[in-house]
Order: sequence, then C-alpha cells, then structure tokens
Amino acid sequence: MDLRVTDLAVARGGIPLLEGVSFTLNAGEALVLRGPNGCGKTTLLRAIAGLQPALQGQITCPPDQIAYAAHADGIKATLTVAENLQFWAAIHGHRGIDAALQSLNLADLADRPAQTLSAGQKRRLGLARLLVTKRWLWVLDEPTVSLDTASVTLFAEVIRTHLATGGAALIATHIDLGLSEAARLDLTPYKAQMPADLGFDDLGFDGAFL
Ligand SMILES: Nc1ncnc2c1ncn2[C@@H]1O[C@H](COP(=O)(O)OP(=O)(O)OP(=O)(O)O)[C@@H](O)[C@H]1O
Repeated sequence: MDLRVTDLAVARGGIPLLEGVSFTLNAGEALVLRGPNGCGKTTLLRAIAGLQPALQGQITCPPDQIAYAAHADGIKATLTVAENLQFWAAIHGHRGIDAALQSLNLADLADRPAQTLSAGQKRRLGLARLLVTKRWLWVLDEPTVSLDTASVTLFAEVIRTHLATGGAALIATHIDLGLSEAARLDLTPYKAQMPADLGFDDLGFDGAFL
C-alpha cells in the first residue's frame, strides 16, 4: 500500500495556494510537511483526505484508507472517553478500545465525560481515535496542539508503532515531534503563481482598501 501524490494543485476560498506537489509515502514511512502559516498545509491535507477537490493532479490512496485528525478533535462532549472510542470503533466496524486507551494514557480517564477533560486530554482522546479506526494512513494536522512535552513524546511513540506495523503518517506540524526517521517536505517552493488578471502581487491585497 502506498500514497502517491502527483502534480497536485490546491486552492482555498477560490485562491490557488499550492501547485506541482508530488511525493510518495510507502508503508512504514512518515512525511512531515513544513511551511509558513497560511501556505496551504491544511488545505493540502484536506484534499488528500478527500474533504475537498484538488485543482489538478492525482492522489492514489482512497479516502477510506485514511484516518484524518484535523484541528478540531471531533469529540462528543456528553459521552465518556471510553464511549467516544467505542463509538468511533463501531463506525469503522471494529471493537476493542483498550490498546487505544493505554497508548494515549487515557485508561484512568475512561469513565470521564469528555466535556470535563482538559485541552490536552481532549487532544489525546482525539488522537486515540486514530488507533481504533485501524486505517493504514494517518493524516495529521498539527496533532500536538495542547500536548505537554511528555504527551508529545508519547504520541511520537504511537506514530512509531503505527509505522512499525505497516502504517504510514503524513503530518503537518510546526514543532519537532522527535521523529528523526520521518522525511520532510517544505511546501514553500510549491506556492501557486497567482493568475495575472486577479491583480494580486502576493496573497495579500494590492491596494483594495485605499
Ligand atoms: N474556509 C476558508 N475560506 C477561505 N479561505 C480560507 C479558509 N480556510 C483557510 N483559508 C485560507 O487559505 C490559506 C491556507 O490556509 P491553510 O489552513 O491551508 O494554511 P496552513 O499552511 O495550514 O496554515 P497554518 O500553518 O496557519 O495552520 C490561508 O490564507 C487561509 O487564510
């Protein structure tokens, strides 16, 4: 199994952001996407996860092979931690959440309503969801937001285990996860050229407020 992205171009809000992005991700590999705020990392991940169309290019991995962890945790506030994981496992046709609880250090919080968790605990729950989907490719958008140092290290180990068992991970992050084995792709050189007739000289404005 692999993800092959070929000559991908993406836009958001009608503005072209990235073009000519190509890479391959094989089983057992991680790729970290870098680039300044607003360059289009989230947009690229959304396109790969099948949440929005690409302007052009090919993506080989079907969305049903992908577990996408977005900025929002997608937690159901009134369910407990265990019930949230059971819900997600059932949606993906699986049972058993113990490994996910243990891996993200959530066992002691299993019976707590999710709405009572701290931000970092919620984030760990959102990331534990990845494990119960049993999907091959994890697409992770700033997965470590709200995590303390120990939890970042813990999550890096979770990713490592996923890779060691034939999974793959595509990660947009501004911080160093400590995954020295991961490849890196800086998206800065793939910034889309603005069509001349829009009158922009950058992603900013060209005097529209004057
Ligand atoms: N819903 C939206 N409608 C219109 N434009 C949007 C929308 N969401 C994001 N954008 C714009 O699209 C551009 C790319 O956003 P995106 O979130 O993909 O960047 P990013 O590289 O992930 O940024 P960051 O590092 O800040 O997370 C930005 O200029 C942003 O303002």
